[in-house]
Amino acid sequence: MACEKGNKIILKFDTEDDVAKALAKYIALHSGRFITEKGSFNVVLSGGTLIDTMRYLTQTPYKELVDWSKWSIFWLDERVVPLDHKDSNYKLAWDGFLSKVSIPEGHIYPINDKKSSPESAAEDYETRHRILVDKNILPLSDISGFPKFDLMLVGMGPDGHVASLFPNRPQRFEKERWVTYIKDSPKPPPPRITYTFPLINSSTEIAMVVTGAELANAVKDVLNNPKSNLPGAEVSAEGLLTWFLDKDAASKL
Ligand SMILES: O=C(O)[C@H](O)[C@@H](O)[C@H](O)[C@H](O)COP(=O)(O)O
Repeated sequence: MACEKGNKIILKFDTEDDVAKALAKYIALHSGRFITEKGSFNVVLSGGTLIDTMRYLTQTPYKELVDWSKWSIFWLDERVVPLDHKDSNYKLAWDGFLSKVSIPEGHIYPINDKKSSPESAAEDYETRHRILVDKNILPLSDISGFPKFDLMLVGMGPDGHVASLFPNRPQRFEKERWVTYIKDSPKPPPPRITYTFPLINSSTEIAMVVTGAELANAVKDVLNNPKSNLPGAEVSAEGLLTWFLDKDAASKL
């Protein structure tokens, strides 16, 4: 079932497995669309359950149909730990997705794990994005002047956080930086870097992928309360924001 609101569409499915199947189809369709239009597909991944929900992409028919050679991968947020640490979003994505498809190694942009402080890791990640803009690998949005990704895949926590932009933390109000940091994330581990809202909201397409009954209250507040103060309510896309919900997450709508 779908309902449209402005440049937002809300898709509700019976089960998490139905969400996973629809998500794979949606990502593959956008991959084809962007590669036809511009010759490349810049994708931003989150941590959490998202990577598992992307599982059908690594299977037939998508594994064979998608032109992985044109993909580039970035991270919406990352924990400041070594890339082979169990808490690393890069490791999560590598184990569950990237190791199973053939995206060129040079198109995968994890954080620099030699930077041991969140400040220096965020500064380094932003600088590397500025270099990609200078090389015309990443375009800038004509509207915001921030880098414009083709597709961001975003999860949400039960407290309404997205990326590592939490309620009651100042990072959600950042207006200038592309990448910022947090030393005291309420969701462990505490040191993280994260894209900021002006960067997130410059994306052409955003998929909010939210499943499970523990998300029902946050989903209700973000989607049904026009005065919601949760970070999830601040997400918008320059093109279309598509919500993928299972029955449990949508149960209070
Ligand atoms: O590094 C992280 O912790 C994530 O990027 C984070 O923002 C995640 O997307 C949400 O917490 C949703 O997580 P779940 O999908 O596990 O609910």
